[in-house]
Amino acid sequence: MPSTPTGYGSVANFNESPRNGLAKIQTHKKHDNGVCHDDSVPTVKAQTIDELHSLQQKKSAPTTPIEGTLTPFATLSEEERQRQQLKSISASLASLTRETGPKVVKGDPARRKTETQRLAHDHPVAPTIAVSDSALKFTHVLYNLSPAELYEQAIKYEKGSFITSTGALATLSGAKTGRSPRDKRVVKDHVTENELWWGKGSPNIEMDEHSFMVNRERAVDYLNSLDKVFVNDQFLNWDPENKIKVRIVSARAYHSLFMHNMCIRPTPEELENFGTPDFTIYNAGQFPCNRYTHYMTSSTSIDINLARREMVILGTQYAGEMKKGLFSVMHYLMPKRRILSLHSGCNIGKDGDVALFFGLSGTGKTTLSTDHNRYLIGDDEHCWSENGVSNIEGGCYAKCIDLSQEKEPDIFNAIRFGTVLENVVFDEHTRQVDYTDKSVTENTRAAYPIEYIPNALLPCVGPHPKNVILLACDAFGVLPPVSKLNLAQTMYHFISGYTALVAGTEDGIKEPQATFSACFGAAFIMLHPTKYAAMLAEKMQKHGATGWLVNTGWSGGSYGQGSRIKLPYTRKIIDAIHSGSLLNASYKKTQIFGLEIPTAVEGVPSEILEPANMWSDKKAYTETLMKLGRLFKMNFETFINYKIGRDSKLTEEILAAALPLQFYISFSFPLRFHALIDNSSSAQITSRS
Ligand SMILES: Nc1ncnc2c1ncn2[C@@H]1O[C@H](COP(=O)(O)OP(=O)(O)O)[C@@H](O)[C@H]1O
Ligand SMILES: C=C(OP(=O)(O)O)C(=O)O
Ligand SMILES: [Ca+2]
Ligand SMILES: [Mn+2]
Repeated sequence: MPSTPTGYGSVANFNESPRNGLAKIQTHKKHDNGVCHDDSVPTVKAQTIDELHSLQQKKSAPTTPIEGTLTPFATLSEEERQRQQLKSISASLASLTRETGPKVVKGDPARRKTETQRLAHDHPVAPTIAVSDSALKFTHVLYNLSPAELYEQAIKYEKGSFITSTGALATLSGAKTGRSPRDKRVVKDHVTENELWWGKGSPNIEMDEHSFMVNRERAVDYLNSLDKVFVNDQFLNWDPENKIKVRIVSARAYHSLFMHNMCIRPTPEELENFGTPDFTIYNAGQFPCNRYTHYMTSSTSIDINLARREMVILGTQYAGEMKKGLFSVMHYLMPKRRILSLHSGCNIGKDGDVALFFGLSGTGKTTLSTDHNRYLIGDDEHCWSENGVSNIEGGCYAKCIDLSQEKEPDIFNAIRFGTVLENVVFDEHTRQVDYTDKSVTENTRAAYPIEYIPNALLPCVGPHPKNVILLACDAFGVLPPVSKLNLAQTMYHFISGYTALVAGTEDGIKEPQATFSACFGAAFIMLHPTKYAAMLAEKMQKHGATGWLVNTGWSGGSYGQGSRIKLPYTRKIIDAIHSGSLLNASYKKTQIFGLEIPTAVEGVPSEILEPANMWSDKKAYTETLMKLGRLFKMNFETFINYKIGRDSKLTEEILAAALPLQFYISFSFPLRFHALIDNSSSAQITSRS
């Protein structure tokens, strides 16, 4: 052993004495001065433990927005930037008790005690009778925290927050584990009264401006009553010309991290120039609404006010409300700019061919747009403008039930540090997640930034789509695994927006529930469905896109008898659509729906392509098919008197697309047919997203 250099003898001696009988490890690294390196390091330059802790964290680059966007960043001091930022946030949180907003202080109250005290001293407030106690308190603002900081906040202060074995943040969303479409309200004013879709089938349940303000004040007062609130300033839409600035004020680190992942994350420079948001969410989800407030029908209310560009959330902590609430707003703002907003996934091949995947929840948008052989543009919300497609979001929100590394490696591997994992069950010691466990909910979810998918395309934009794939999870088991659609059929199925899932997850076989949700997203559209349909038809026609109907649901019988079409087969079908090979396949037409089905698809057993083949009870098949046909027809009655676009020819063609079905049904069941027309409301059809 070479001689020990000066000063650190004890360390060297420790290294020299072999512990547990193991031979010591020799490292023969020589320094220039010829003195042997002994792995010892100088002691820290700190006099106290507090000083030591202060060395641990380096000050990060300033990330403060400027009021308005005119003042150049360089001319502002850091202090002035902070002041302006706090002023902007304070204005967002203004209420009756604090007309100019609360006294906001940046940072965690647990760590910035001295700062609060200093500020309190600098701005003494003389209490008067007009000032309530809440006007005197500080509200700390945790502004655009990083995932690491949000993890700490969640774990320290939010029950049910844990780090899983792969580093994700497991959270509980509380009593609500899914969206509450029946509690979503939109302010009806003299503008929205004429612009929006109201009434039967519409997701826009009305409320008046005053009731909105009551709920808004309730949310703002709740948020101000807290020691701290989280504020996220972020963007929506990757199209640089149509980017929307959003501010999310929330009470939970879970909500802040969720939106950090789901919205587009600004660069430090973009944040410095953020200015005033275009839209603000007040998420006071832990706090209920008040039953004495007009229009309230439950303790939950999600309220959108387009004139004020605000949304208020009361009585639900399900984070998806924020993402989908903003999506509704985009369904209003974008069509005004002649841009089509789409509830679809989107990816692009190596040759630049773009595909859209429409479908209701659980039909496969996220699963099928995440494709190892293609670049992911987005999994759920897009815009189609004159320039092509753009993702609205900066992240994905995948269903996790029964997730496995083998079947969906990209999604599985995205569940790591930074990802929010909602309502999953894990081993209390190893923190290994059991993705099959539905104890909390069947709707377990992972929210991760899009770049967690290895082949995500950044920025998330692409040229005009070549294929428009309509996904239906048909639990009746009668729709073909794939069919090619003409434009009129595409529009018919787009307006119908069909899927059928199984109602409950309890034991025993349940009837599949047919769901018709216009534009495959009736819960999020703001205008009449025919407005979006007309835009889609025009764009598909102009850019020569082909429509496809893909059943990701049952085959060989309805739920209970048949089985779900295997994901690898669906992937093969999708591959054949992307490659163009399916376009040139030979086709035959089906009964009732008049769908063109291919006779062969590479990698898929041919017999499954024709659903009738797979049913052992052919009579049951025909009956089920006709039943579904009737449900389609009944659902479409509402749209028969509407024209799609300026072109009445297309409208006639769309109706004709439904005609073979109509004739068949009226011929076979004349009495039933009339009965159905007379009584168009059926308990079997549910309206959901
Ligand atoms: N043949 C199939 N095609 C697509 N998804 C399937 C198929 N079989 C089972 N699945 C499962 O169905 C679910 C589809 O959900 P997801 O992709 O999240 O839908 P969406 O994004 O449209 O809400 C996933 O859990 C997926 O694993
Ligand atoms: C987040 C949602 O989207 P999807 O189920 O379509 O993935 C939702 O509908 O709440
Ligand atoms: Ca959805
Ligand atoms: Mn999805």
